Amino acid sequence: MRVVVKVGSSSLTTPDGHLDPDRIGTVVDAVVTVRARGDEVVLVSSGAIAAGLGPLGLPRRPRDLPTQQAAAAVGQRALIAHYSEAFAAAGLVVGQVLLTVDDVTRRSHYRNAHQTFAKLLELGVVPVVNENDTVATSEIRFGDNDRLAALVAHLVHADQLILLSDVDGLYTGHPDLPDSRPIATVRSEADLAGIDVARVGSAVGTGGMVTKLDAARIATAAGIPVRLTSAARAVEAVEGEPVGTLFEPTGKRRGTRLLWLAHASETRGRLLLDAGARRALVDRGASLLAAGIVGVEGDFSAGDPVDVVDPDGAVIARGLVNYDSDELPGMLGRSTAELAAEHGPERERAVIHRDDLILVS
Ligand SMILES: Nc1ncnc2c1ncn2[C@@H]1O[C@H](COP(=O)(O)OP(=O)(O)O)[C@@H](O)[C@H]1O
Ligand SMILES: N[C@@H](CCC(=O)OP(=O)(O)O)C(=O)O
Repeated sequence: MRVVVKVGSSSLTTPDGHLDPDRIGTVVDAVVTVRARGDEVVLVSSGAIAAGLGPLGLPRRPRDLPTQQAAAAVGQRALIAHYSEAFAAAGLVVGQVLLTVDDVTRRSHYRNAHQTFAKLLELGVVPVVNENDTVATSEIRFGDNDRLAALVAHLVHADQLILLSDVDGLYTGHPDLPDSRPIATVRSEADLAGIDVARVGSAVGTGGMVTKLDAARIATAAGIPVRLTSAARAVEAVEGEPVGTLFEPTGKRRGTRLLWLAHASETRGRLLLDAGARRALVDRGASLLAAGIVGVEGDFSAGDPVDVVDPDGAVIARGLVNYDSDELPGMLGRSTAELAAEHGPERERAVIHRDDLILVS
């Protein structure tokens, strides 16, 4: 059994921007509980930015990216030092894994990250994961660790994802409102209809409940059950107690590293297809060639995620494009052979290779 436990900033830090040893202690206890019964665990921990506020004398979470990055550089060090010490007391060794979006998306990075996790777990290490905030730019940032945790759960082939927050589960509306009721089980998207998840979260967290539901959708669609509860109930959650909200799996594990792409909130552009290209992609699982593209929208670089749009205007797929947006207009409608004859073999590549494409409708 392999478990991914994710804990949010608000559950680890005090309002004045320092780590809270008692609250971290509960999370450490939960991880130790999993290990003590012989199971494997990966901890995805937020809190770098929040833990950097106090040492830097910042009164609140900064809005600008450079200050967030500086705070993360300071706070991540404190966070990992604290975990190292706390886990050492239980005889466990900690390994720090800082990931960027690329690491769970681009093929070679993905494989590399998968192998690193496999080796760390084999060696009995507790991987402590966070986004590599100090190098991530706004365009290529998860920003919240909920979706990152879901993608890590998929990457390590986890059997369960546990999301720990400052709230003890999903409610029908904001938990501060008197009419809001807790929800014990979510079996499908239909169970989420009518639930109000205001984007606002705690003062130090990001995304609120919206990103937790995104994470739950990503993981459950890949066959991984998700339990959402408060960090205070972390031990009960790993022991399988029915605390908080359980999101049941809705799909089967998909072998694709592109799972994230179907759920990515931002793409960098759009490729408009003719009817033949639509058929090739949908019916034959083919790569997307320049010959079937009739329009290009947006400003993107090779490797960026783009929407693939059919003649009716529906987004039918997403993919990682192999060319910059300014290279493509001169290629549209042309066959691969023509392009290669004119520009050389580097234009022989498909616009989106089938391995870099995921159908979304
Ligand atoms: N329907 C809802 N059910 C539960 N919590 C909600 C809901 N809508 C908004 N929230 C807010 O989401 C917050 C959790 O998000 P966030 O602060 O980002 O946590 P974390 O730091 O743990 O990732 C809760 O404290 C709660 O105020
Ligand atoms: N990587 C960031 C996490 C951002 C964040 O606040 O996430 P979360 O608290 O999980 O909503 C950090 O460590 O500060």
